[in-house]
Amino acid sequence: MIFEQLEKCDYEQLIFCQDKNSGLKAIIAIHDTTLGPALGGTRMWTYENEQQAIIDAIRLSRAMTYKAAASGLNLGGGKAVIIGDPNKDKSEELFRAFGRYIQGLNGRYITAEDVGTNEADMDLIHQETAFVTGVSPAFGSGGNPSPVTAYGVYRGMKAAALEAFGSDSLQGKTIAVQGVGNVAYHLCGYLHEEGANLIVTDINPAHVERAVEKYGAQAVGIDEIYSVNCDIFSPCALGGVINDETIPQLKAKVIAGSANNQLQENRHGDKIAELGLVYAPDYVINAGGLINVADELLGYNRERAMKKVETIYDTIHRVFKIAKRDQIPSYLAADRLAEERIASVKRSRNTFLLNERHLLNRGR
Ligand SMILES: NC(=O)c1ccc[n+]([C@@H]2O[C@H](COP(=O)([O-])OP(=O)(O)OC[C@H]3O[C@@H](n4cnc5c(N)ncnc54)[C@H](O)[C@@H]3O)[C@@H](O)[C@H]2O)c1
Ligand SMILES: CC(C)C[C@H](N)C(=O)O
Repeated sequence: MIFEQLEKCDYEQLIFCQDKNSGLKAIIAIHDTTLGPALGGTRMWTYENEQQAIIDAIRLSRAMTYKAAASGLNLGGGKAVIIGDPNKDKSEELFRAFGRYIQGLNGRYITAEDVGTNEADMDLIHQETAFVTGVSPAFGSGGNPSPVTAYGVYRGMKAAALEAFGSDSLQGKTIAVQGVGNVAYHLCGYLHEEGANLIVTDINPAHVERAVEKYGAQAVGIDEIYSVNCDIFSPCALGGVINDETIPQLKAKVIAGSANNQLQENRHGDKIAELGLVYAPDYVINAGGLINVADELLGYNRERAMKKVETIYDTIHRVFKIAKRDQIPSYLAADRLAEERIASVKRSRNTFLLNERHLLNRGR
């Protein structure tokens, strides 16, 4: 059953980590390491059952492969999930136990923040392994990547606006933001600064209040956000929100947000394309955080990272061009961009390279 699932999208490895003392139950999924080590965040979530956690880990890890490839990074795709309540179940023991499992993979997987984890958690993991990014700036890192992800989403949203409205200005545009957490709070800042009107929702009332007070956003109920009158719908909470129920409600012309795996199924990407909606593929527009933490591997330079994040505008534009050229929906165009890069790197490695583990090295 599990191998069947892994085979479907050619996953390399799935690792189950258990530590009775700390209560750690974690899954690390490594999808593809053709381009480099698998880098992806650790999500902590109250999954209904183990199967849900496995599905989340593998789907998210595959998205990281595509995210890195489409962004021009030399990284593979991986993701980890910890089964637990981020408000109740965190401890030093748990994150350190998890860090030791990551260390055991010897660099095949590098972690960072995701939903339910933060910089302090990464610092605890860092006590046990160097294969972690997004740790405190005191360790020479870029810190929490969320504000950088927000900047990338802002840039990608402008590229999508250009495609839909003929201008990339967001001034006067009405933008409905679903989930105003770490990424979207900063995104709202950029949008407010440019003169956009904001409509927001969140299951956490404090997060809604913050956006209303700081950016004059209008608050609506969690189910109302799909059907409000707006130009752009920005999903910034969890995945699967573009589905059979929500598509008929949407009044927006553009979908551009930070959430991973926004399409519940690929056919939903086909449907929104048929309806003429401009969709900025999730893993392209939300790559800012990955670009930022990837820069840490070179010795972190904020300016260099932000310059690279700016190019999300061009990548989104390129995706729309491929979609038009090949007459395909934008989500497939993004896949094509990523898959072509992975295939071309594979081809470029055809020639033999002597490495230390090769037979020819025996006896040296
Ligand atoms: N943080 C990053 O750098 C980064 C990078 C790439 C992608 N993402 C993705 O972007 C999304 C947001 O990430 P984040 O770091 O801001 O997470 P977060 O947990 O800080 O924010 C998510 C927000 O959504 C809210 N929410 C959850 N379910 C909701 C629902 N049904 N309706 C409305 N609101 C709901 C939460 O209360 C929270 O405020 C996630 O899907 C994440 O995987 C994040
Ligand atoms: C910063 C990244 C490594 C992780 C981030 N949560 C993402 O999905 O892209």
